[in-house]
Order: sequence, then structure tokens, then C-alpha cells
Amino acid sequence: MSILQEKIQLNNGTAIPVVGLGTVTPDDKKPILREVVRAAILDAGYRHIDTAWYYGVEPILGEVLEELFNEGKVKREDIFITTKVWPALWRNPQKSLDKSLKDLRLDYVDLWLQHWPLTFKSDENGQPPVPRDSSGKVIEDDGDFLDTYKKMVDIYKHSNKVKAIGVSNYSIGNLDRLLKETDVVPVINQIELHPQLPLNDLVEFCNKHKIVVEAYSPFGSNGAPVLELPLVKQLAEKYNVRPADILVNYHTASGRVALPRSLNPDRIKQGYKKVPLTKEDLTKLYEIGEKEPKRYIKEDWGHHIGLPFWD
Ligand SMILES: NC(=O)C1=CN([C@@H]2O[C@H](COP(=O)(O)OP(=O)(O)OC[C@H]3O[C@@H](n4cnc5c(N)ncnc54)[C@H](OP(=O)(O)O)[C@@H]3O)[C@@H](O)[C@H]2O)C=CC1
Ligand SMILES: O=C1Nc2ccccc2C1=O
Repeated sequence: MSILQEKIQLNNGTAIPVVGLGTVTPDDKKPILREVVRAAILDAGYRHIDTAWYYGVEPILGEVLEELFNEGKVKREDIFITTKVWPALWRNPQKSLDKSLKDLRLDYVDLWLQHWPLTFKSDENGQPPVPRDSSGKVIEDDGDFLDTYKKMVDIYKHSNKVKAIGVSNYSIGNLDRLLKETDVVPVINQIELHPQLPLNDLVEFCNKHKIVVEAYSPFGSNGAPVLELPLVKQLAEKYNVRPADILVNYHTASGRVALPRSLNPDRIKQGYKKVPLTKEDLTKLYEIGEKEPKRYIKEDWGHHIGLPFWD
């Protein structure tokens, strides 16, 4: 079986494919996203798409998905789709969800995440998505980030529009509060994770509470610097696969979900091979970031969340 069809169980009884297609897309690359998504689903066998209100690609994804469903190439229930609520819409996650569903042309999403444990001072339509003052500083609202999750819980319990809820960019401190103050354990915490950023304490905390960890930016984001690590290249040679296969298997072999992105249709068509990484291979990969941690996505709004290695 292809690694793209492998699934793991979530704490609410649903299952998630262990590799999801990342969909962040710069404006000039948006025209190619249709082709990439079709290649991902039809040629490679992807069954999981990770998107967000913030990415501005949901109308494109909606068109492609509708096309694929109408062509009978794939069924809605066979594709796992995640979207997220942005901090600018923290007061009204229902509005965010309804906009995402309308753009995606779907009745429900499989997973709905709180994108960041933050509140931004934007208008009721979430504009601007990242409000800044004249000195460029992000203008946060005075809200409690947990209020958004509490509203998401309510929607999860009382509608059929989301099959599961979770969080993203939550630190141990954020999760601790969430677990004490709400009665729905998130199924997922989506965080930056790769051999240069193993975040063992946060991952252990999530494992203990049956929260599956999803690794975003598994290649280190733009330019894919983590693919260039000598050990990653050595392991790719040892197993006769691509460095990208090693980085995806680093997560799936550890019970996590990986969300790689590529806007190159030829790369996408290749999918990812399953690699029999040994315990020693994994130990060596973990040692890279344990010795010299490096975070690549350092959004200026994220520094006070309490996630390690922001500076
Ligand atoms: N919740 C959150 O806050 C966040 C969520 N995410 C999610 O995670 C996804 C992935 O993270 P992202 O930051 O986009 O970046 P990735 O770590 O997935 O890296 C993407 C880069 O890797 C390159 N690449 C992909 N495959 C290969 C390959 N085989 N060989 C060489 N280069 C390759 C891509 O180039 P090319 O296109 O040319 O192939 C691109 O430059 C996002 O798209 C999004 O869905 C990401 C960040 C934050
Ligand atoms: O919040 C985000 N910041 C990002 C930067 C690069 C790619 C994805 C994202 C997000 O989802």
C-alpha cells in the first residue's frame, strides 16, 4: 500500500491519512495549483488536503474538488480535508467555517483547526487578516484565545459541518489550559516539526493526551533547507529514495502526520515512498535538532505563544 493511503486513528474514532498536501501558494503560483491538486489525487494517490481560510486558495480547491467528484474520479468521503480559523475571525469562527465551506463547495470538512492561539483586531470579515500599526507591529485584540476553541467545540457538538476539531501552533501552556477548561480534547496539534526542530517535550505532551501531531513545513518551508542536511542525503542514498521520502517517513514512522508542499507537478506525481528507517536512523535524525534546534517559520505574531526556539 502507498504511504499516501496509510491512516492513523484520531481520539474521536475517525482516521486521518498520514500524508497531507500542503496548499500555501504564492499569488503568482496560484494558476498552477489546479494542476498540482489533480496530479496529487489522480496520479500520486493523495487523499488528504491541508488548507486554511488564510491561504486564499479555497475557491480554487473547491473548483478542482467539484470537478473530480463530478467526473467520478474520487468520492467526497475518500478525501480528508482540513481547514482552519484565522485569528482575525477569532470572535466568529462560524463565519470563517461557512466561508471556507462555501469556497470549498463542501457540506463538511473532516478537520477544523484553530490556526493560532491568538486574537487579532480586524473587522467582522477578518480584514485585514494581519492588522498592523504604523510601526508595523501586529495589533492583537484583547480576547482570550481559548474563546475561539470553545466556540469551535459548540459548533462541533451541534452541527454536521465538521467531523473533528483541533488546534495549531499551541504550546504546552496553551494545551494545558485547553485541557482544564474544555471537554473536547483536540484530535490534532499542527506545528512546525522536522529533524532540525524535534520539540520532544511538546510531542510527548501531545502523545500523552492522545493528540496526534501534524508536522507543518516538514522540509523547512521555502527553498526546502532540511532536504539539504547531510544525514538526510546519506539516508536517501542508503535506501535509494529521495531526501523528501526520508523526511516524510521521519514523521510517519513516529506516529505523526506530515504535510509537505510542492507546486511542481512532476514532484507531486511521484508521491512518497515508504522507507524502513531503523531505530538508529531515527535516533540520529532526532539528534540533529536536539543539538542545534532551528525554526524556519518565525511569524512575528508567534513569539509570545511559548513555543520554543522562536528567537
Ligand atoms: N498551521 C500553520 O501555521 C502552518 C501550516 N503549514 C502547512 O504545511 C504545509 C507545508 O509547509 P510549507 O511551509 O509550505 O513548506 P514545506 O516544508 O513543505 O516546503 C515546501 C518547499 O519544499 C520544496 N520541495 C517540495 N518537495 C521537494 C522535493 N522533492 N525536492 C526539492 N524541493 C522540494 C517546494 O518547492 P517546489 O514547490 O518547487 O517543489 C517548496 O519550496 C503548508 O503548505 C501548509 O499547508 C505551513 C506553515 C504554517
Ligand atoms: O500561519 C501561517 N504562516 C505560514 C507561513 C508559510 C506557510 C504556511 C503558513 C501558515 O499557515
